[in-house]
Amino acid sequence: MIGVLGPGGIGGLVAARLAAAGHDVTIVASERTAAEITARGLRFTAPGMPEVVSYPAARAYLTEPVDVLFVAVKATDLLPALQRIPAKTLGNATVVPFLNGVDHMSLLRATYPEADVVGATIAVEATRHRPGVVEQVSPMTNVTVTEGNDVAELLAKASFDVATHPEETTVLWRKAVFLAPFALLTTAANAPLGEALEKRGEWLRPLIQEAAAAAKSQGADVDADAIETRLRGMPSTFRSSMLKDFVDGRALELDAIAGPIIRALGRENAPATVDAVTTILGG
Ligand SMILES: NC(=O)C1=CN([C@@H]2O[C@H](COP(=O)(O)OP(=O)(O)OC[C@H]3O[C@@H](n4cnc5c(N)ncnc54)[C@H](OP(=O)(O)O)[C@@H]3O)[C@@H](O)[C@H]2O)C=CC1
Ligand SMILES: CC(C)(CO)C(=O)C(=O)O
Repeated sequence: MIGVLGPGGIGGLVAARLAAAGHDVTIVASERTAAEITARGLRFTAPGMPEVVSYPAARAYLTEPVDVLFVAVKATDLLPALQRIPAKTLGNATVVPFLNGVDHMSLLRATYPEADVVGATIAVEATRHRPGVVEQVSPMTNVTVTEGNDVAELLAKASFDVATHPEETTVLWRKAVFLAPFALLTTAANAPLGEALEKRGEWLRPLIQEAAAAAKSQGADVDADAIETRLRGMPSTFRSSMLKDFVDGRALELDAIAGPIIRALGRENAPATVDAVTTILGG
């Protein structure tokens, strides 16, 4: 039995793919979204594939144990969302958060002391158009999972592109060093990657250097130059989920994404990150 908390872009994709692979999936969502999915199913599209509609169970609270719980709410919603997952019901399940950032790990471990919380990241562009309607925009779904559990095998069998790494810190920070500069640059420029680089291209390198310095200070193994090359090679139309939230007036995961860098280095050693945050906040 698989649980998915937060059937948005990422949670909806995970639920749809695992349901298609034959798993018994229960979605935990707000009352409105759970009712919508119960009535009309979960509609999922991916590049080059026809729309698939699945009918996972959808509830406002987790009432039955699951083997694995995927957590895919925004960091800004994590605390209220966890109230839908009682620790007693979850027991010693495996918990796989796909949130960007690093700080959610300690909150999940404190909330679910018996559970096995596994560090993992997902690199895909996915969007929830409305409750129960989810689109995978980019073709690849690259997942990286910390070794020592069955999560990689579970996801690989559901056609995710899966890599593993022995250290959780490296798994989480490698994604953060790619994501934070991309999200901060595109949101501060209020533009997709190509236009953001034209407007504020000089920001990219210092943002990556600061994120990489923070990662290294936490013991992560990251290669800043390789990440810069990868980011510069992304399509000019590439938009971060933070930019989409900014444009749509939703809460931003600024603390989850920029916060760990500023806290690790101190404000004075993270000037580009602090400037980007200040610009985004309208300062
Ligand atoms: N989108 C992307 O391309 C990527 C996103 N990520 C990360 O994944 C995480 C999820 O992002 P994303 O999928 O884009 O987010 P979305 O906004 O698309 O989805 C979030 C989901 O969480 C639900 N939710 C919010 N509050 C609660 C609550 N209190 N109880 C239950 N459910 C709740 C929302 O429900 P409701 O339907 O009720 O609004 C929605 O279904 C973020 O940390 C993001 O940074 C990582 C890689 C790529
Ligand atoms: C960069 C991307 C799309 C990669 O998955 C992402 O994580 C985000 O924008 O939040």
